[in-house]
Amino acid sequence: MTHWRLGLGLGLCLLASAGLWVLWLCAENWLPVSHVPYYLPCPEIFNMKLQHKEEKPLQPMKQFQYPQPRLVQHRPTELLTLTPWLAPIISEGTFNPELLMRIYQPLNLSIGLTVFAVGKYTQFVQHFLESAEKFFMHGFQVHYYIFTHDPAAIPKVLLGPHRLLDIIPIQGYTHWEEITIRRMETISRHIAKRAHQEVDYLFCLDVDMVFQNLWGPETLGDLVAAIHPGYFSATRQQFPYERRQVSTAFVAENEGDFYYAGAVFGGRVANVYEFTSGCHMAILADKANGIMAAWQEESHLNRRLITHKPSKVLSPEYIWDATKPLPPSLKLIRFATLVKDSRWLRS
Ligand SMILES: CC(=O)N[C@H]1[C@@H](OP(=O)(O)OP(=O)(O)OC[C@H]2O[C@@H](n3ccc(=O)[nH]c3=O)[C@H](O)[C@@H]2O)O[C@H](CO)[C@H](O)[C@@H]1O
Ligand SMILES: [Mn+2]
Repeated sequence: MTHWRLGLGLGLCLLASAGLWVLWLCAENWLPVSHVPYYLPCPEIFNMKLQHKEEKPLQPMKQFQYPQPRLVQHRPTELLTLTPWLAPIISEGTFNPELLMRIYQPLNLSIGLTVFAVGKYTQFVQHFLESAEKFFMHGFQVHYYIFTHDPAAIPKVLLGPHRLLDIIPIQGYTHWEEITIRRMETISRHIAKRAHQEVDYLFCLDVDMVFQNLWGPETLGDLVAAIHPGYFSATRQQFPYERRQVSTAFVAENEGDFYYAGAVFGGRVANVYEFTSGCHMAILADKANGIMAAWQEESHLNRRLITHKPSKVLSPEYIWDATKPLPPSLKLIRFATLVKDSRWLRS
């Protein structure tokens, strides 16, 4: 009797384990996961501190002749997307804005923006700020720095969350050339004094402008310059560089990549510091010789960008001239000049 029960028990056990085995085989085929053998990683790997070779910063480029890069090359609807030194040229369609947001937003970056409003140019501030609130760097911390001789003339504009504004009093000058050219000095001093601790990136823009479309993290880079809307199809010989050899902004006929606008530049705050200080030194040297470059700080900016290439170039979408019709190569305008009466404004 007991043998019979033992046999029955063993039989049931065998049946049950065979059933379980069949079930396991089926389940293994259904489950989408594969089984990697379990192993313990070696803890030394996580404790290793590598002594990398020190990073070597790029040196100013020495004189070297090469063909001029052309923004519009083969077809009038096609823009160059990479410079010959491999910096991306940003225009609509070259980037995915959602992807860039996913990459840059978690970094919690603070983006600075400098503008100058001296004399009658204070009248542009309201429109400039309202459009910046609508289009400039959504989803980031933004710190506006407005430099003016007359803080009381700066209108109050309602700012979104995580957006700050500082009005910084500066000396006003009677000559407009002096006002524009002094910007390099003022920005470099301002970065040294406080902006280097307050922002990660800094853009330096003209105030007589308006944002018309989104300007986002696609513009972030070490050193960023924008192609001037007036000269993107001109030859380098036609660029309005400073051509007098006595000036530190002198550019020879066979030099130059793009003609960049003085109204838009930026980058990592440390790079903008180096850039603006370098331009300021060159401006001081000219001043000592009694020279004002053809297009003031724009001439010095262009001179420096030949030897210190920008790491990112913005297409004229980022600095368009409101008086010009939109060419077939541009799909949209993000930032444009306002039509203005320069003679009256500067009087
Ligand atoms: C589109 C573009 O690339 N513009 C550049 C161009 O002419 P613009 O005609 O655009 O120069 P501008 O009169 O706008 O002056 C440049 C900026 O300096 C400030 N400002 C000027 C005069 C004044 O009385 N008060 C005042 O606040 C203001 O922020 C203005 O936006 O050449 C200038 C040369 O100096 C600058 O390089 C500009 O950036
Ligand atoms: Mn301007």
